Amino acid sequence: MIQSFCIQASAIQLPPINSHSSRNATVTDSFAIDAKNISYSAVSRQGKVLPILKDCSLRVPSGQFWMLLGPNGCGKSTLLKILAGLLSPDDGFLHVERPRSFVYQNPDHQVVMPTVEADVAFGLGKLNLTPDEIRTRVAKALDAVGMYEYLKKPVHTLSGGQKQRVATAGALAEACKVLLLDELTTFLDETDQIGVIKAMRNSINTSKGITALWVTHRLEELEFADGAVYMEDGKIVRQGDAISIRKFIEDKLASYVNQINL
Ligand SMILES: Nc1ncnc2c1ncn2[C@@H]1O[C@H](COP(=O)(O)OP(=O)(O)OP(=O)(O)O)[C@@H](O)[C@H]1O
Repeated sequence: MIQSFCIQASAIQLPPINSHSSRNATVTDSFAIDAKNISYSAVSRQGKVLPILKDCSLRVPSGQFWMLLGPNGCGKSTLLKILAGLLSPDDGFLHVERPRSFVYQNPDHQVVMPTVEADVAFGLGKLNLTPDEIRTRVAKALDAVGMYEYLKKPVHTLSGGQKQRVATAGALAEACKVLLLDELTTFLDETDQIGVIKAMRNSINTSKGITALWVTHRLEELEFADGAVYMEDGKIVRQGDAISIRKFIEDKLASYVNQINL
């Protein structure tokens, strides 16, 4: 059953969102992630209030793979943690389909069991499944991320990218509807980066109704996305299909380079 949680129901009007259907996506009216006017502040050790997110609204259609981009420190991880329920916003309205899962940048923080099979099965303990059901789910999830042949392998023998895929398989095995993925490719070499992102794209394509939001700094990864959100200084500046967001960011970078070359 899809569950949702509302932090504060409100009748706030959403700003128009520049969202188009894309090559891999179907047009949909339903949003797995729907956030309106989210604000979040932290408090410094000196007791000063530090606004981090300012009036952020975004929508991600169900069944799509979206990316969240922006300069260092603009608030991407904070927003992702709010969508995952790891932080509570100060204000706004939030709907995220459940179950949802947050996958961390460093796979060593969440790949905890000695073998691949045991690790993917780890989160299933709470679901009251038979051993056969667990085996089937683990096999299907590992297959979706291209890691089935590693089923019996010790986790410590895997590369960083393979561990990321195992961590993602854990979320898929739990039948998560929404995956929130925080810079999974940051510490990976090029082969592992491509492997992880292709595995994610494949999981979205082959699953029914999984939605993913992927934080990244790499513009080239937009090639795999249906849509994207661009942030600056705690605000959402633009959102829409991946091609137009890539062009928007490239134009911004070009204009910046022109300015410093003057
Ligand atoms: N608990 C906190 N206390 C003080 N400042 C914080 C706290 N959490 C986040 N910040 C600040 O808020 C801003 C946004 O942080 P966040 O990690 O969300 O940015 P980001 O876009 O994910 O950055 P990066 O791309 O470098 O990972 C940063 O300036 C960060 O230092």
